[in-house]
Amino acid sequence: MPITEQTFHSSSLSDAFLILTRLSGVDLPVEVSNELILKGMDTRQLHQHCERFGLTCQRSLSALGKMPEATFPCLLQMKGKRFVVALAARQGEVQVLDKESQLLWVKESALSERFSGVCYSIQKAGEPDSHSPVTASDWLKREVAQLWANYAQVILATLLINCLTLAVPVFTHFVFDKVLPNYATETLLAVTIGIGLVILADFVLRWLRSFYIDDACRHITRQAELQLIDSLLRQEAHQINLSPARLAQQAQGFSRVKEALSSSILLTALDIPFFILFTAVIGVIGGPLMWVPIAVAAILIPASIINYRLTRKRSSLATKTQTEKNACLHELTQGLETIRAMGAGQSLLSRWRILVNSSNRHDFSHRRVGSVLNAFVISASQIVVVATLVMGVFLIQSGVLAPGSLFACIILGSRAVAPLMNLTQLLSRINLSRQALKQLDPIFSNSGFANAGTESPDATQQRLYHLIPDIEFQDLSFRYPSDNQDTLHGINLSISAGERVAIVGASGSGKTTLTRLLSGGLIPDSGRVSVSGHDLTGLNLADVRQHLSVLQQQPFVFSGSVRSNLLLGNASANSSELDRACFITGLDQWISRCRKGYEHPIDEYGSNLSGGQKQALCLSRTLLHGGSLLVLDEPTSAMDNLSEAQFCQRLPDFLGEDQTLVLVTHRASLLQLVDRIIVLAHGRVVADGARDEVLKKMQAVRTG
Ligand SMILES: Nc1ncnc2c1ncn2[C@@H]1O[C@H](COP(=O)(O)OP(=O)(O)OP(=O)(O)O)[C@@H](O)[C@H]1O
Repeated sequence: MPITEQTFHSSSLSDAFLILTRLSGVDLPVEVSNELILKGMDTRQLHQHCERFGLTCQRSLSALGKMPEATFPCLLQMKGKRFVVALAARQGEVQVLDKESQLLWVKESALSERFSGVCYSIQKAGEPDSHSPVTASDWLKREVAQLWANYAQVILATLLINCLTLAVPVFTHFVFDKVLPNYATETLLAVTIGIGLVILADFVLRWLRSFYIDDACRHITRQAELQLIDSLLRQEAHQINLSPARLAQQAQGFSRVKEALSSSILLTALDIPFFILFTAVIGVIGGPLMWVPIAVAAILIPASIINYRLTRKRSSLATKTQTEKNACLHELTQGLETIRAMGAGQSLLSRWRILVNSSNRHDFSHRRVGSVLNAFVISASQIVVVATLVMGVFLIQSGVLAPGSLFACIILGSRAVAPLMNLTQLLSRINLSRQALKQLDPIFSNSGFANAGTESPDATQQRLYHLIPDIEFQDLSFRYPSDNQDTLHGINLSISAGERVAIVGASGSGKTTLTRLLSGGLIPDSGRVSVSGHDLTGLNLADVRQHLSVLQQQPFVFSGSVRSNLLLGNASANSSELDRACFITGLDQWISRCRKGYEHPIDEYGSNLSGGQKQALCLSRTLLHGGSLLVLDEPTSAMDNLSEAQFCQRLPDFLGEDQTLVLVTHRASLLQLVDRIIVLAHGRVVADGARDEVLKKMQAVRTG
């Protein structure tokens, strides 16, 4: 039967979106569903709605058969602006819905005839749950628990491998004591085939065991790396208290955890209990020879524990100094030009030297403690062989032991103490992993798990689907944790929807801080910030940011292309919207000179752009985001006079009637864009009124 529209169901974007959200278990408010059904939506609104409801929306271009598993569930855009909800794919088939919303597998070839090649992958954005862990170790325990099947197989394989290990000493014992005295070559052939099969089984089990461990480790590492970034993205600026260098160090910490979970270490840990098995077998075969491995273990185990305790504190100091070194290195690479220009190379070098000396001191003192034990550990296996041999000779002389049994006991003794020899290493790796996990706790505990003040939707946070861009600051005070006095005191201001307001004042008067409080990046110590009549602290910030476009004072450009930077806040902007935003800021003139236009490549931190270009790019990006509340912090500080004049001329046409503009500036020329000026001094509002009146007052203060 040919697959037609009757078998798989295509619908408008809004209908497909509603179906997909229902299937994903996202409850949309009735009024939103009704509005979507009545008004429909375009792909740009799709991104906005997804963000609102805690979903991620990723647009991609791909042939049907080449979509990775992670793409599903998704909306497939068909020709003629129809959409199909696709839930999964398997060999040559895609799972879609029919008209009755029943699941159905259809051939890719049937869909691909009408598939436009564009697909929107829609997924829940790492939703927090009430059982979520609040520390990195809790998180790790949960992940490991989820992989219990892998670890159960590893334990079973370890049990079998250790039992099979007994076969070689038994074989040795048999050959020496039974085959050799009688020259029984036929028997030798039979037992050799038997031991060959045992060795083969041992090989397969070991290989399977490594496979299961590596598989679990790969899963945990992947989750850990995703979790790290997800946790960071969920945090508000006021919650992040990390320097980039420290963060990089902590991210590296995951590699220690990975190491601890990887084959060598885990297998050592699993092999330790089999010391008892091997020693017991020695007891059966060689009687008193079992005391040799027991004596070695009686020295090795306490010594390893003492070494672990001694090195624990030292290694934490070593990690701390390493973090400081990384921070210094990061600053040095970022500020290399300034260091050269200031001729400050020598002073930086001496700072670096102090750090290197201190790091070496901690590092080597912690190694020195372990080196004595490591030397003993290496001697331990030799001690076992020599002591067993010497004792064995006496036992053979007294007729209680056969030579074959002695050889078997030597092999078993070495095997019994082998995992104990790695005990020091195991404990030190566990220690490093614990430290790494502890360092990650601030990220995990403040992340979306805890949820307060985060970007992801939370039942306690009020959703805001429509925002009237009016703002109110009531008795607002704020102090940075590192400061000893308030940056802002008793601010009372209200800005109505559609107002154009400038905030001016001397450097350090608190203008930027006020805008950061407005965007939810900082939380007031007292008083409140209200947007659209709601206290900002009770609102879901992701909702607020749908309507809030903020240009930061320090423009930040990401590596990629001009287009990828512009689309950062509005992934579905079309080319005329791009052109318009770039025209307002004057970026269009530079883009027209670039051979690749919007695809012009951008290096890390935008290092291949001029200061003015970076600013214009960030400004265009902010305008393109399209919020009804526009906050621009020094939007033209790096622009030339002509570009600034053009921007002032073009911006009013761009702004909607109800769009509120809050402009932070030192430039008098920008004040033509506003009707009202608020003057801050030392964190207080000292003047607030119509532009011309405030300017007159300021002039009078200056001249008078
Ligand atoms: N992250 C921070 N931690 C501690 N103090 C800070 C921080 N950011 C700013 N400050 C302090 O807060 C005060 C106000 O800074 P803010 O950036 O708001 O001033 P501003 O009026 O925007 O200055 P400018 O016009 O120079 O940009 C300053 O004294 C500054 O030193």
